[in-house]
Amino acid sequence: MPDTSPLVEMQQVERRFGGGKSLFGKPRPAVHAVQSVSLEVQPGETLGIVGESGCGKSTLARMLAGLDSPTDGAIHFQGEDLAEAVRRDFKAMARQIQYVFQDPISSLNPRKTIRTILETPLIHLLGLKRAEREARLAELMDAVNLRPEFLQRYPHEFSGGQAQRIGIARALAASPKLIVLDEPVSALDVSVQAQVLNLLDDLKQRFGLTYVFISHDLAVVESVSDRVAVMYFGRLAEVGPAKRIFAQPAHHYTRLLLDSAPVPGKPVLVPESESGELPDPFNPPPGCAFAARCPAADERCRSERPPLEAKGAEPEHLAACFHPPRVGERA
Ligand SMILES: Nc1ncnc2c1ncn2[C@@H]1O[C@H](COP(=O)(O)OP(=O)(O)OP(=O)(O)O)[C@@H](O)[C@H]1O
Repeated sequence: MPDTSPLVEMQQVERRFGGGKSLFGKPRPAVHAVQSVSLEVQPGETLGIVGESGCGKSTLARMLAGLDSPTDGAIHFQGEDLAEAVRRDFKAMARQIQYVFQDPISSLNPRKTIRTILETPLIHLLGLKRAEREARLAELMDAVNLRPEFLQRYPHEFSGGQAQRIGIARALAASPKLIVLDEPVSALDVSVQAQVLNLLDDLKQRFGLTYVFISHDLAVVESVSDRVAVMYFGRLAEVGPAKRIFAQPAHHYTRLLLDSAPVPGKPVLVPESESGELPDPFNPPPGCAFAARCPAADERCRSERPPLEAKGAEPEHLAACFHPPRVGERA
């Protein structure tokens, strides 16, 4: 029977920053960057995580890649506690999970050649000998469509798109299972974005990869994702199959994102009642965090937090909303 267990399982994951007491014993406020996130990543899928700036996407991404740990809850990778596995053997985990950063040029060390940048994981994570490294370097450059002579150059000699290909090659170097892509095309021109997205898709098929793809750009998330998680103010507002979420959002925040996303020929229009500010992260509201911006909010939404649960006929489509938008309500 095929193994259907998730590659990653997040259970009630929380990440707070700050808190505790100051030197003088005064309580310090805490930011709840990620709260009560339970989510799975299935092998071979692309899970898109979308939301506005500050909603906790990067914090979640860093925890998924083992670069940061939850303050509460747990993340399991292939059934094993990720934070513990990283503590025990960081290199073993880095062979399985890799991270691609948003800003391609500044994520590469300016004083190192591309050869050195790509050789580092081959030496430190895989322990490859010189001849094996040469072969692997050639494979990696070929996989990301870069000429082998580029290995002698420095990061500043590349365009943003080429630099991101190098960032992707570095992530691929140790043949990981999961790649966490944190806004991988946001810093690139639109014409270059499509090339990098096509390359990512090609690599995913060729090497049987699993992606977690973080973005604030809905069009990009729609084009790459099998499933989508929509985050608002550190929590999941909605999770489900990408096609379903984009055709029939079950949370008013997702609907707002879809309606205000720039679509060719459609002006960006965010209704005034919905364009309010994010809540205060030091003092989160007791009910739904989106209530102050939501056209459907009532007293219950302001005082009680809606649970993330199945809405409608699709059991995998979950939303945290007491009054989900009706079918066709998307403008
Ligand atoms: N190291 C930190 N110390 C204190 N607060 C932090 C830290 N990292 C993130 N935060 C706070 O946690 C919240 C979530 O931030 P995060 O960067 O994860 O959001 P994001 O959705 O990725 O935003 P962006 O797209 O702007 O990066 C924000 O309020 C942010 O200020």
